Amino acid sequence: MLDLLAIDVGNSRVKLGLFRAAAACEDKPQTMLPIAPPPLAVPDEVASVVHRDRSVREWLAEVRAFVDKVQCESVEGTTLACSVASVHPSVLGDLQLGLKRSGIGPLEVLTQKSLSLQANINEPEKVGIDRLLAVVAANRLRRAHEAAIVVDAGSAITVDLLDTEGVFQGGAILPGMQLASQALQQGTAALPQIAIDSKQEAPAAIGRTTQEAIGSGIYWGTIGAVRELTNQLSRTLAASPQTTPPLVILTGGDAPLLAKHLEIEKRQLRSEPALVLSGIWTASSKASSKARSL
Ligand SMILES: Nc1ncnc2c1ncn2[C@@H]1O[C@H](COP(=O)(O)OP(=O)(O)O)[C@@H](O)[C@H]1O
Ligand SMILES: CC(C)(COP(=O)(O)O)[C@@H](O)C(=O)NCCC(=O)O
Ligand SMILES: [K+]
Repeated sequence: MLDLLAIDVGNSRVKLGLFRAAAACEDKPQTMLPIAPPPLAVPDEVASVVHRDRSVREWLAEVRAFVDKVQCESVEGTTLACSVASVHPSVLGDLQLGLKRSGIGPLEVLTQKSLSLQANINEPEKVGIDRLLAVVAANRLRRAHEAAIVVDAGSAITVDLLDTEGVFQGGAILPGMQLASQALQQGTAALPQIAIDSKQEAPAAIGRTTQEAIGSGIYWGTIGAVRELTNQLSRTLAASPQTTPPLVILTGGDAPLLAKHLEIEKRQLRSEPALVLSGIWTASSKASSKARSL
C-alpha cells in the first residue's frame, strides 16, 4: 500500500497533507453514477509550516517533525510517496535537500504538464501550479455544466474561473492582506506596517488613527475586491435560462476571513481549506497508480 504525502509550497507557508491508502479504501463509495466525477479526496492529516522570514533550519525541523509523525503512525508495510507543487523555487530546493536527509524521496515535483486540465490561456507554462491544482480539484467539486470560481487567499490572492465545461479561463491576481500591509510600509515614508490576523474581528470602516485607517482599507478593500472580481468573472460566462450562478470555492490562509463577509448575491460559497493538496492528490501519478491498485 502507498500513502501519499502532498506538499504545497507557497510564498508564505509549506502545507502538508497525508492521504492514507487505507482510508482511501474505506471511503471508496460502493456505487457511483457513471456520469458523476470521482469524489475529491481530502487529506487525513494536515500541517502548515511558515517559512517566510524564518531560517531554513527552523521551518525544516517542523516539516520533518510532521513527516516523522506520519511515518510512525503508518500501517506496517505501507510506503510513503511524496508529491510536491511549488511556486517558490528556493524553498523547494531546501525542502528537497531536507527530506532527502530524512530518507524521504525522491519527491515527485508536479509541473503544468502533469495536469489533466483544459485551459484557454496564452502562457500556460507561466501560470502558478497552485492555481492550476486548485482548479483541477474544483473540477471535481462543481456539478456538471456548473461554472466555478476559485478564490485562493494566500500571500497573493487569486480569483480564477472554470467555465461550465471545466475549462480554466484565467482570472485575476492581487496582493494578499499581509503583502498589502507590507507594501504600504515599504512604499511610503510615514505609514507603519500593521499586523493582519486572519482571526481578527472586522475593523470599523472609519479609522480614527493611521493604524485603524490602514486596517480598514486592507480588510474591507480586499473583501470588496474579491466580491467585484467574482461578479466580473461571472458576467463573462454566457448566460442562458438554464445557467446557475458559479460555485465559489474559498481556500488559502485568509479564506476564513473572506468567508465571514463575502456574501455574494445568489452565489453558493464553499470553503475547502485543503483544495490545493487535494489537487496534488488528483494530479499525482503515485495517487493514480494507487487508485488503480485498489
Ligand atoms: N498561522 C498563520 N501563519 C501565517 N499566516 C497565516 C496564519 N493563519 C493565517 N495566515 C494568513 O495566511 C496567509 C498565507 O496563506 P497561505 O495560503 O498559506 O499562503 P501561501 O500559499 O502564499 O504560502 C498569510 O498571508 C496570512 O495572512
Ligand atoms: C500568484 C501566485 C504568486 C500565488 O502564490 P501564493 O499566494 O499561493 O503563494 C503564484 O501562483 C505564482 O507565482 N503564479 C505565477 C504567475 C501566474 O499564476 O500567472
Ligand atoms: K494564492
